[in-house]
Amino acid sequence: MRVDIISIFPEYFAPLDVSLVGKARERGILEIRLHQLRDWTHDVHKTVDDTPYGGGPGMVMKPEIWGEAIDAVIAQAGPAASPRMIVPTPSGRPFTQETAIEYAEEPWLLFTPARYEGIDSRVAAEYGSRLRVDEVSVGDYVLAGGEAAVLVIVEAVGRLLPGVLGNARSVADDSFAPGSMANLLEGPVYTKPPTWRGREVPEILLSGHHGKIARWRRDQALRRTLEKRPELVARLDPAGLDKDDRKI
Ligand SMILES: COc1cccc(COC(=O)c2cn[nH]c2)c1
Repeated sequence: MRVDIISIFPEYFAPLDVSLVGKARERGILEIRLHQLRDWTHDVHKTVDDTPYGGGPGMVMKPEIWGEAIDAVIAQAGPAASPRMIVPTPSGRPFTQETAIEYAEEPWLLFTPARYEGIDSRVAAEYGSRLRVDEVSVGDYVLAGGEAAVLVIVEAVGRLLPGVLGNARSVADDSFAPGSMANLLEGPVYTKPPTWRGREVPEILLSGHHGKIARWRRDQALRRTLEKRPELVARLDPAGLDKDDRKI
């Protein structure tokens, strides 16, 4: 997978050199190219923003600069004829595990994180006629810029790419993963020592009864979901809950 990111703060993406995403890059599973938006300005101050038409607070990012930058990046046609363009914004479609799975299938993603009050809306309109342009939100709050959202999306997508997570780890067991974990939060996890500061690990987990353990884990997930995200419980498919029960 090829990922292009255009930003006025390319240094913001240094964290993508470490951990899982860093290893995926070293192994050629993921190729990330960073671009400084200001390289496409033509004035001495390298201006990328201006006052909003219609008045109001803050500044809006100018369409010309973004247009030249995006044109330059998509002209470097890579694994696909054109990339899927992703614009992180509070006014976007919610980014979920389902979206991450969908993006993990894409050969080429182009991220255009905005600063200020956003990018002139004509940019999404201009490219929406040529590319798939997704305006996505990583949460109902406002960041100073889309860069942090890009880090979140790249990590959520990168960990799904084949070979990135150790074989021992199946993404099928993730919270929100489609199938039996859909709309369920993962329950509590434990490791050695069996007793820590007088606190024991739940006995069932040491029992070796895989069917009972699976049921206990699902019940814990249900309990946690009910407590933390009751609105998800309404969406549960009761039939799906027993799907993974191994016959005892
Ligand atoms: C494109 O327009 C804007 C406007 C304002 C801020 C931003 C940065 O993104 C976010 O704040 C965000 C993304 N998901 N949840 C919050 C983009």
